[in-house]
Amino acid sequence: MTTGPLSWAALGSLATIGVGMGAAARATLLYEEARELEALAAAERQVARELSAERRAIAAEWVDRIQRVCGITVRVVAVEMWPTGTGFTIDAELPAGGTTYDRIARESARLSADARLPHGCTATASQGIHQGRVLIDVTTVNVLEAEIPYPTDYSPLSLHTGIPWGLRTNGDEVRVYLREQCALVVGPTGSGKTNMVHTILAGFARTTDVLTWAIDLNAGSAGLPWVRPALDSTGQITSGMRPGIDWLAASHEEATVMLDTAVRIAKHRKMAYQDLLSRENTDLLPVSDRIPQIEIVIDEGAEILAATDKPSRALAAKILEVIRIARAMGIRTVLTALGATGSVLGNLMIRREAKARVVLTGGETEGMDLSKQFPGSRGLRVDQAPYKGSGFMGTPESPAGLFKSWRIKPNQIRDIVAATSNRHPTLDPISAKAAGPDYARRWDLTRTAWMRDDTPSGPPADAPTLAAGVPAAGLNLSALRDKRTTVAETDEEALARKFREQIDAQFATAPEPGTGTPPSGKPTPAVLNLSALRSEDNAAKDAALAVLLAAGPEGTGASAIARALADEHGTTRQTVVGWLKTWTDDGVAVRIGEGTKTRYVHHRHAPGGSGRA
Ligand SMILES: Nc1ncnc2c1ncn2[C@@H]1O[C@H](COP(=O)(O)OP(=O)(O)OP(=O)(O)O)[C@@H](O)[C@H]1O
Repeated sequence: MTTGPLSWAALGSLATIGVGMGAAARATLLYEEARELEALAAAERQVARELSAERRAIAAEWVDRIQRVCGITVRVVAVEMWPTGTGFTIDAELPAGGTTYDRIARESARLSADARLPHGCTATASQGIHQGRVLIDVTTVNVLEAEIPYPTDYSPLSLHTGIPWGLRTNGDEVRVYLREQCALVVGPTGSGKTNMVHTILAGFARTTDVLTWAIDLNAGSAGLPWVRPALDSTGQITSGMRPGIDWLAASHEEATVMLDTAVRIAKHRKMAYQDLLSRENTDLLPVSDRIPQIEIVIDEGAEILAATDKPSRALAAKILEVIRIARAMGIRTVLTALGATGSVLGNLMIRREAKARVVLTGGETEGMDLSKQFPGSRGLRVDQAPYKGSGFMGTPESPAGLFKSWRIKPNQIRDIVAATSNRHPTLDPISAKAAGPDYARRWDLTRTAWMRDDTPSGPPADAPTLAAGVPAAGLNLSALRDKRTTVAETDEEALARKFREQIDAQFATAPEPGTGTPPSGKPTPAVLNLSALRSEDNAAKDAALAVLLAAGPEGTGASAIARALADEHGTTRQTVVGWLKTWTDDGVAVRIGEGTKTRYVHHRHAPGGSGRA
C-alpha cells in the first residue's frame, strides 16, 4: 500500500488531529461562551444589585417620609417598579396597635409635596392584602399632561367585563362596570368633556350587548359623529352600516319620546321576562347580545335635572324615573354635567345610583368639590390634574384617583363606527314590541331631517325651542303627530299666541328682518302646543338679547346670560345656548373665539357691525 500524504494512516492521523483541533476549538468556544455567560450573569447581578439597591433606597426614603409626615413607622415588604417606568408601588406593613391604611391615605398631598413629586404625580395609599398592610402608589412621571390617543384595538367588549374609559397614572386601564350602576361625568367647558363623551360612546359601540341612546340638547353635537358615517346624503342608513349609537335625540320632544320608550321597555321587560328570571333564579335581567342593556347617555343631563324651566323639569322627572325603575331591567344612564354638581348630588337617587364618577378638571378649580363627588376619599386635589382630559375617576370597583381620558378624533370615530357596525345587538323582540313605532321609526327621514341640515338652525332651533318658544323648525315627529293634532288650542292659548305674535312683530326676536325667513321646507309645529309657555319664554329671550346687547363689543357667553336670567326667568344655560346658536345663524349675534374663549357679540357691536338693532 503506497503511503502518500493521503494514506489511510495519514488520513487517520489528520482526522485525529482534526478531531483534536475541533474539540479544542469547541472547548475554546465553550469556554468563551461560558465566560460571556458569566459576564452577562455578572452584569445582571450587578443590575439586580443596583435595582435592589434602588428599591432599598426607595424603601428607606419612604419609611422616613411616612414617619415624618404621618407620624407612623411602617415596614416595607416590597417595592415594585412599574414596567411603564412611570412610578412604583410600595407594599408596607402598618405598625401594631391598630393603625389603618387611611392614616397614610389622608396625607397624600403632604407626602407628594415632601417627595417633591412633579405636578400631576401623587402618592396614593390604598388597602393592602389585609388590614394591617398598605399599598402606596407613587407616580414619578406626569402621564396626565400628554395626549394619549384612543387605542386602535376595537376588539369586542361586554358590559359584564367592563368598559375602559381611560388610564390611571401607572398606565393601567380603568374600567367601568355599568350593569347596575349609572355614571356621572363632570367637566366644565374646555375640560375635555365632549371628548370624554366620545370615549364613552366608543366603549359602548365596541360592546356586543349594549344599545346606546344619546340625548344631547346642544344640537345633538355629541352624538352626530356617531350617526353621520352611517347615513347617506339623503338620510337613508347606508346599506350594511349601522350607526355607532342606536338613537339620537337633540330636542326636548325626541328626548321625551325616548325616555317614555325606555320606561315602557323597563315595565314590559319586568312582566314579560318573569319566566326567564325565575329560570335563571335572578331578579336582574340577564343582559346579553340577545337582550341588550340600553345605556342612555345624556349630555349635560345634570343641568337638565337642576333646571327650573317647565320643559326641563318634565324631562328631568322622566330621567329620574328611568334611573329609579329600570336598573334590574337593564336600562342605565350616563349623565354629564358642566359643573354645579351640588344640586345634582343633592338628589339622593343620583347619589345612590351613579357611583361611577369622573371629574375632568382641565385646570378649572372653581366649583370643583371633589369631596362631594368622591365622598370618603382623601388627598385628592384639583390642582393635581390641570390638563385637558385629565381629572379623577372613581367607581365602586376602583377607588377615586387621578385619571387621563384618551383623546379621540373624528377620523377615529368614523373608523370605530365602521369597525363595530356589524356587532351591535338589536333590541329584543319583547322590548321592541313595547317600544313600538316611536322606536321603530327613529331613523325616519322626517325625524332625522335636522341631522342633514347644513344651515344648522335645525337642531338648535328645535332643541331649546320648546323652552324658548320659537317655532320648532325641522321638527316633525311623525310618530307623535296624531297625538298632537288632536290637541285643540284653548282660548287662553289663543290669547297667548296673539300676544306672542304681537311681541314678535314688535321686537323681532325671531329671525332678523332681511336675514331670511325661517328655513324653507321645515314644517312649523302647528301641532306642537306649547303656546302657554311662549309668552313667558319670549320675555326671557328678550331679556337674554338685552344682556347680549349690554355686553357691548366685549360680548358674553351662555353661562353669564343664563346667570343673569336665573332669578327672574329660571332659564337654563342650554336654552340660552340654543338662542345664541339661532341668533348666530340669523346674524343677530356673532360668535368670536373657540372653546373656553367663545364669546357672543351682538351684531351691532361686532367688528364691522351694521349698527342696526
Ligand atoms: N383626553 C384629552 N387629551 C388631550 N387633550 C384633550 C383631551 N380631551 C380634550 N382635549 C383638548 O381639549 C379641547 C377641548 O375638548 P372638548 O371639546 O372635549 O372640551 P369640552 O369640555 O367639551 O369643551 P366645550 O364645552 O368648549 O366643547 C380639545 O380640542 C383638545 O384639544
